[in-house]
Amino acid sequence: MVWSPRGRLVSLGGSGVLGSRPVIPLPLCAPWDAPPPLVLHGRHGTPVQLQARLRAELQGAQGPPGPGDVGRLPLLQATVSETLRLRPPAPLALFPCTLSPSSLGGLPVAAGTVLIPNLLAAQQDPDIWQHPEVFLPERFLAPGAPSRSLLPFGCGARSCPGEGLARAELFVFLGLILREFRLEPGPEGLPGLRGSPGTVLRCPSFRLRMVPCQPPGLP
Ligand code: HEM
Repeated sequence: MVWSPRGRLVSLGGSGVLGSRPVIPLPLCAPWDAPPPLVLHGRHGTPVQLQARLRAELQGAQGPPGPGDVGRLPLLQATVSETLRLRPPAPLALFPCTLSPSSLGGLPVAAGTVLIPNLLAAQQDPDIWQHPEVFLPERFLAPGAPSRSLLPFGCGARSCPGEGLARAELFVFLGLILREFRLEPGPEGLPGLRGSPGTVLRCPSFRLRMVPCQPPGLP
């Protein structure tokens, strides 16, 4: 897979070299060069309102969230998915290499070519995701949600074997935190979503204020 910034196949022309291997070049625009405008509010509610809705869902459930509670906590699960959609931690995945001559979108690909999938761009393709720049967990709750186009862990035979563990950790830890705390920006405010270039999209450090909220069942 090779994706343009809008999730389309880009030209295979203009070769590069990685070690001794030919490389299908990066999309013309690396994902961190053009961060989309992020909208966290509007008709879908502010982040504070989302936290309140998540807390209501969590506090309405019996006991703290566990890995098997995905079906009981759909908004929490949708929030994890939307986070992985808008900012996939590994936006360029790994760099798979073809073992034999192949083709991609009708174009020939020589054996030993490195392919670089741009997951971040694919997950913001406006032909698939409505208002892709908006953080909107509800999109995963709607009937016909394009969940199969969510690829933060890659796809196919070499997809991430740690997906189940990673998703369970995100679900449980986010749920445990939001069940008991309200998160507020620290004095310096929140960082942008630009991230640091690298194989992994890294967020700069920042401070949050964690305001305790009483979980149900505690005095
Ligand atoms: C949010 C957390 C994680 C993300 C976003 C992530 C993402 C990815 C991606 C995109 C790939 C490349 C898939 C492809 O080329 O199609 C990958 C591969 C891999 N991941 Fe993860 N991963 C995560 C957590 C983990 C964890 C927790 C483990 C191990 C416990 C793990 C182990 C691996 C391994 C071994 C591969 C290489 C698979 C192969 O080449 O066959 N990952 N991951």
